[in-house]
Amino acid sequence: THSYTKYNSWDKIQSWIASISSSNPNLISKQVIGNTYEGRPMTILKLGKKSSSTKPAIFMDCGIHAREWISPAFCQWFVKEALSTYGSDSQMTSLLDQMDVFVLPVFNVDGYDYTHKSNRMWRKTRSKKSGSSCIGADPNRNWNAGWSSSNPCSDTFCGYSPESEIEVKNVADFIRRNKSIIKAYLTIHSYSQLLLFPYSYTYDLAEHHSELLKVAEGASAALRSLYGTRYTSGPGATTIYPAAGGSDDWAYDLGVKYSYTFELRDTGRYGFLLPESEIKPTCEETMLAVKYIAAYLLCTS
Ligand SMILES: Nc1ncc(C[C@H](C[SeH])C(=O)O)cc1Cl
Ligand SMILES: [Zn+2]
Ligand SMILES: [Zn+2]
Ligand SMILES: [Zn+2]
Repeated sequence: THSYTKYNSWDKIQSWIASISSSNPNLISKQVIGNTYEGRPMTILKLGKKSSSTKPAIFMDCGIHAREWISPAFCQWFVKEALSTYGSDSQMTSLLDQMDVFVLPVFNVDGYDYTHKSNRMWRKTRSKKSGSSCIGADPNRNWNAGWSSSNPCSDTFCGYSPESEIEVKNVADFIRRNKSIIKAYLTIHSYSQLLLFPYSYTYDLAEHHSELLKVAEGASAALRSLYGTRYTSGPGATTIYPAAGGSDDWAYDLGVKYSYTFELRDTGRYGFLLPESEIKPTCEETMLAVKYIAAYLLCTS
């Protein structure tokens, strides 16, 4: 059975999506935005008090990279916390009353399933192209943001063209369709304990650099207040490494101002193999950072 404190298989997550999305019609619904390369459904959960009028929204995806298992664990945790604390937690209640939160629990479903069944360290999609023996592209190098070509056998292969990966195209299409209401884009990764924002594809500072840094530092402080976990905030290029084709840079250039990449626990002791015993503390502290960003949006909108 599904557990919020275990790394659930895709089958368990899929049945969890079906049950959680029909558990509270006033607060949650689901929409399939397309299928993956191997035909698995990409399902977005829409959280928020049902309203006849359109509300501003936050978009959050997890599991772009298959081996970063703490990431989908956090999206599942977020959905559970949202539904269970709505009405009791004032921040969550006002968030869901005034905004919608679109949650994509597992972005790279084929890759996630592959890490459970075959290769725990797989990162990319599982797409195949005639003429190459190498499989998959890095879905965080495949966005049309400073995109340039690279080696198909690399773990960070950027794909044959921007949005060549159907998973990326499905999400990019959804965000484009909803760009007038999406105020923030959060993409959850691991590991390193970083809160990154644009740009990674250039060393140039983003137009809203100072504000993005201020919000990131506030969110990191909120996160640190629970267990003392230390995060570093900054632009991707100088804080982790320069790289093109990332989702946060693409969303920012589309006009989604508050665009952040979270790199969750840890800093290398376990890395991608973070023990299940750390799921709860990692998720609880990350909730504080996400709620900080959401509260900032509500206060400044
Ligand atoms: N725009 C970006 N933002 C964040 C990152 C870091 C993640 C960390 Se796993 C990655 O390498 O894809 C990489 C890029 Cl290209
Ligand atoms: Zn990643
Ligand atoms: Zn990472
Ligand atoms: Zn909690």
